[in-house]
Amino acid sequence: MSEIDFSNLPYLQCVAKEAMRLHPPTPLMLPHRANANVKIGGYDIPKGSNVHVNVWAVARDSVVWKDPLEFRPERFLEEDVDIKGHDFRLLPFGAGRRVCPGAQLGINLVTSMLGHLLHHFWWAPPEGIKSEDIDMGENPGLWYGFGGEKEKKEMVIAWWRGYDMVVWWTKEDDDDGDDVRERVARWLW
Ligand code: HEM
Repeated sequence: MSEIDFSNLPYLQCVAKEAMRLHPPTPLMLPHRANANVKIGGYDIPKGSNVHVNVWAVARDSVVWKDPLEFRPERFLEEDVDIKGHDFRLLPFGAGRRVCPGAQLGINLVTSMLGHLLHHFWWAPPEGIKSEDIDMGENPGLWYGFGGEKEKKEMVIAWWRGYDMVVWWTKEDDDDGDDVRERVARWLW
């Protein structure tokens, strides 16, 4: 299988998409710094704030996804949803000016690796273990490296509770990240 076969494997592409919807490698994206006072969704974001968008929570929001916690690749056969920053329901690669420039390569690599693994191996749980007993939960991803201990705690809470955005301030215009004053909260569920 090579890249030219992808167009004949629509379900495989949907599986890669669905995996990135439920398990985006950067669940809170990279931090973005507000360079002016702005208002987003009714919240005042002061200049200098660090903003993280919780794409993990947005992709599990039952307002915009039917049965959001179900792994159902078919949803992308029923509706063609852009994954490269144009549909704000699905943003594993971010959006806008700083969108991931390697998005297409990333998609191709995941699709290709998955296709080869499925094609060349027979997959089954270890003897005596049922597939539903395997813990498929994830640990915090790339964003976990940002900020101090306090931010990490705040962000873990925000991630799991489903805030759609995390905003934190630092005392000075630097990144030592010790002074969390507020986090923006909109409950998604
Ligand atoms: C499945 C694979 C990948 C995922 C999920 C991913 C995700 C992301 C995300 C979420 C961002 C931040 C976007 C934002 O801040 O709005 C980003 C940025 C970036 N990615 Fe990726 N990425 C992947 C693969 C790649 C690959 C293969 C490359 C290079 C070959 C790459 C290069 C970059 C670079 C250079 C940036 C920084 C862009 C900027 O700040 O202007 N990524 N990526």
